[in-house]
This record gives sequence, C-alpha cells and structure tokens, in this order.
Amino acid sequence: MRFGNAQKSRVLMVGAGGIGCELLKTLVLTGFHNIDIIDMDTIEVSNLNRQFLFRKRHVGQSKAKVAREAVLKFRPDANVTSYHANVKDEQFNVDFYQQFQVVLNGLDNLDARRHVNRLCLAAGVPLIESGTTGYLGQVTVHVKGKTECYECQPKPAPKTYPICTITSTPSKPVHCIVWAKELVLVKLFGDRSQASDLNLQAADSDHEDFLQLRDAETISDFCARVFDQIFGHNIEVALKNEDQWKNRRRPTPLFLSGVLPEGIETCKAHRFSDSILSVMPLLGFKNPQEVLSLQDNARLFISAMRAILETRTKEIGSLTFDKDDQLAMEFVSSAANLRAYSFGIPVMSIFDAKGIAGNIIHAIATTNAIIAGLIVIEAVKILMKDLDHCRMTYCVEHPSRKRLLMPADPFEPNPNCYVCSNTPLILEVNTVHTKLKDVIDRILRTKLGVSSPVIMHGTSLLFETGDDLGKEEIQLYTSNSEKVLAELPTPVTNGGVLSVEDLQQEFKCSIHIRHRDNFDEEKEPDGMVLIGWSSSVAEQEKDKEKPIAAPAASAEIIDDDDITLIEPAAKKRKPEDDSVPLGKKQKVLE
Ligand SMILES: Nc1ncnc2c1ncn2[C@@H]1O[C@H](COP(=O)(O)OP(=O)(O)OP(=O)(O)O)[C@@H](O)[C@H]1O
Ligand SMILES: [Zn+2]
Repeated sequence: MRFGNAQKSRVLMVGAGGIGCELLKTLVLTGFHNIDIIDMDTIEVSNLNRQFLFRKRHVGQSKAKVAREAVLKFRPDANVTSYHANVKDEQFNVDFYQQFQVVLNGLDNLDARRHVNRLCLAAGVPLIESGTTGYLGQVTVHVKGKTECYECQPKPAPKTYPICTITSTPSKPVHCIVWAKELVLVKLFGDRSQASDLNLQAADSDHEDFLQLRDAETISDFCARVFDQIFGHNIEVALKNEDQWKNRRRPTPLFLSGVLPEGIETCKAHRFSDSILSVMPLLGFKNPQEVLSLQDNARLFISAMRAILETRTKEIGSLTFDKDDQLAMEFVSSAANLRAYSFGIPVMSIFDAKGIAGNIIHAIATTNAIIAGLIVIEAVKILMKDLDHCRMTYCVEHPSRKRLLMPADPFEPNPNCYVCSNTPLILEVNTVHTKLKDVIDRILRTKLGVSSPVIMHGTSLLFETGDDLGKEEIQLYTSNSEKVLAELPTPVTNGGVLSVEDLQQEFKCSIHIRHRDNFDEEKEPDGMVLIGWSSSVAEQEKDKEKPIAAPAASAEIIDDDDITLIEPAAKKRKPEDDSVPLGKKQKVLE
C-alpha cells in the first residue's frame, strides 16, 4: 500500500520493548524503509512472552540490535540502524533528531519520555507517544505549536509515601515492599548515602553500625543479628512510643529464636555456588505464587541475605534493586513479608511482591500490537501532512457501544506549559534553611526532569555539571550546592528568580522564589512547593463549567491509589465520539 512518500521518510523509534517490537514489525511490513532504533537494554527471559522479535538464544544481547536483525530477515532491503544506548546520551542531540521526520516512542518511564519530548520540541520534529498497561493503552500525537506537547498536562508523579508510614507505621503490603527495597536492601547492600532520608531504626538512635559485619563475626551470625535487630529490637523500641499505637494495631516483635526454634543452624546448611541466581529451589519452594509461612519467609530471608553477601561481594556497596534480579527479589519479598507478619498486614507470594516492587501490571501482547498499529496510522497521517485527521486514541478494557478504541482530537498546546511556552514557575521555599542541592535534587531533577542543570541567578552562575569543568569550577559548584539559598554568593531570597537550563535537552525555564517559613512534613515532604501552570490552570478551571476529564497521557502507574482525575490544561476540543468516557476517573498508563 502507498501513502504518498510517507514510507520513504526516516523515522526514529525509541524503545524496543513490548510496544517497540510490535512497532518495528508493523513499520517494516507497512513499507517503512528508513528506521533508527534506540534502546538501552538487553533482552531478559521475562521479555520473551511478548517481545516476539526475540528468542531464548538472544537473552543478554542488545534489544535494538536483535530487533533490527529480526526484521531484516523478513525485509532484507530495509535500512534499519540500531543504537544500544540511553536516549539521554549526548550523541542524541538536536542535530541527531533533525534527521528524522517523526519520532515514535515505545518507552516505559516518564524521565525518558520527557527528555524525548524536549528534544523533539527543540528540533521541531513531531512526536507520537504511546503507553500500555494490561488491557489499557493510548497513543497521542504531539506537533510543536499545533497540539499539546507531552508535558502540557501535568503528569502525576510516581506515588510516594510519607517517610513515617514506611519506617514506623506501615498499613499496606506496598508499604512493606517499599521499606524492604528502598531501605533494608539499600542499607545492607547498596550505597547507604542514597537512603539518607530513611532510618532503619524505629526510634532510638541514628546509629546503624549494626548493619556492618563485625570482626570475627560469621556471615550467618550477621544475618541472624540483622534479623533480630530490624524485626525484633526496632519494633520493641517503637512500641515504647505509646501514643503512636493508641489508634493502631500494635506490631509484634519477631526474633529468630522464636520464629525458627531450630535457630540459624537450618539456614547454614546450604553451600551456594558463585553463580547462584535463586535460593528458592534449595529451600524447596517451587511455586512463586504460593504465600509462604512465617517460618519459610524467615528461612528465605536468611538464605537470600547469606547468598548475596557470600557470592556477590563485588556488588556490596553499590547494589541497586532490579525486579528481575531474582535473589534480590527473594530478599525483598521475604523482608517485606516478615514486616507484614509483624504489623498484621496481608502477606504476599513472591509473584505478587514482584508485581508491587517492580510496579508491574502484567503486559498483554495484544494491547501492545493494537497500540503499535495505531502509532503507525498516526505516523502516516503526520508524514502525509494530514494533521487535521490525527487523533489521540485510547484503548479501553471493556467495549463501550461495542468499541474498544476511543479516538479524540488532540488538545491544543497549553499556553501556560513551562516546557513548550516560557511560563515561569514559582517555588515556595524556606530560603534560610534549604540548600541549593535540595532544590536541584527534589525540584529540578525529580519534578522538572532536568538531567544536567545550569542555574543562573541574574548574571551569576550558581551551578553547572559536565565533564568539561575545571577543578576550581567543580569546587565552586559543589560548595554552592551545599549552601542554603540565602547564603549563596548572590543570595537567593524572596522575589529572586533562578534561570534553569539543560543544554542537552535544550530546555529552559525561570523559577520565581517565594520565601515561606514552614512546611507540613507529611503533606509537603520536600520542604518546598513548586507552583506552576498546573495549579494556575486548575484555578481557572474551577470557575468554568464542569471540565471534561480526558484520559491522561502516559505516566507511571503504581497501584490503585494512583487513579487520577485529569483536568485538561489546554483549550478542550470536543471528542469525536460521545462514548469517550468523559468525566470518569482514568488510570494513568505506563
Ligand atoms: N532512557 C532510555 N533509553 C533507551 N531506551 C530506554 C530508555 N528507557 C527505557 N528504554 C527502553 O524502553 C523499553 C520499554 O519497553 P517495555 O515497557 O516493554 O519494558 P521492558 O523492560 O522490555 O519490560 P518489563 O519492564 O515489563 O520487564 C525497554 O526496552 C527499555 O530498555
Ligand atoms: Zn507543553
């Protein structure tokens, strides 16, 4: 089939995972000839059930490379270039993007999506975004100046939990998982400074020396001691704070001698090979969907901890959580379950724990295939300059009027978007208490998705990162980042304006500083509040007729708490079909 010259265009695909594999196959079968693919990952066994360009023999190889080779087998004349690289790498700059007529995203995280959005805006290249979560999916079209950009509507930040819920008063399985993976795993095997906001001790002190192997202590004894400390002593200490438990169920301290009367001896029996990936078979646990008893979770905890410490010595101090690292998952699942037993929270199978820890909603190959088909349809319209017929399309779980696909006109650009317009943001912050580095980490990197910030205050350069900095510059910027705002070389106080730039993303914005003395620790855990276009738009919307709640563009989905009512920021167009689920709460899709 011919679509004008569309198939001759050069297209960039970012992501060669679930959507990406389907997309590449559909593109080449539609006749697209010039395709570049970026993916930073290698193939895992868990990808094989839906990423059909990959086979078992490819496990461990680059997704981009194998995907390319797979489609060349049935379209040998296609001109496909693969990059086994992070799309945030410097090589993928504006010049790189300008080689393409359209960019197609098949990504799985907000950070990379925002990065690609900014480069597409800078390069003036249309972007087609996509995401799926189980049966749900969506495709959206973003053309600079004509439709909204990917960041025109606020994306709910990944779910965060108040620190004290995680460290002291968990009430849901997810709280135990977050505790195990973000705190216990990091403190024992990872970079401890990373978890500085969280404390393993329930209440008594900041000392965490108990997490270190002592002289002449065996690894088994160390594991037993950590068990008693985090599930036993720390709970006993927490129980002394009577007020905390007035309206809550009191947790039960767990000690190894009580849980496993035969003690640590049974867990010492196993010898681990250096390449051990899982301790479950050694313990006789065959079914990942089975919920283990308290005793079995204790055995799993001790064995997984021993196996990590004994066989992965090089990683100790830098290990990071990965849901596909089975041993780490066994450790996290057992630690979370022991805490759950202690707090009277339902316990989970390792299968369910993995789902929560990796924020997984199991992917459905058919949804990926439908979405990939829709991406190609929108790409053809864009390349044929038929923007008027472009649609954003939502794939829903249950048919409405016998239809599973809900098309709607794209939104117009939001004139208040800080990414595609120059609207300034406002930061409420205590300028005499907050360090520049907190603004960088908690606001610029986390909230605004800026990777390499350059921060100016008037004409004074306060902060910059990069490989080409001299020693003195590095010293100056490090010292500035440790200073509170009001004590910077040019003090940043109420009414000051910071100009923030990310040269790699070609992104720029201004932040107006508003001093505020106090913040609510629970509701405003950053100790700062970023006010921007999203809230001002929300204010404007309040006065109007009931707004249309459109399905949101893709973002992280974590659990049911993440259901968000999205109020479109830009001028609303009428949906094409009145069966589009307007005003309904929509899950936000990955
Ligand atoms: N910054 C990035 N640069 C390049 N590729 C990226 C980047 N971020 C994510 N990706 C790729 O996007 C793809 C997303 O695919 P998908 O959602 O199917 O995830 P997956 O990792 O293959 O599967 P799962 O997460 O379910 O195990 C992945 O192949 C991933 O490597
Ligand atoms: Zn925008």
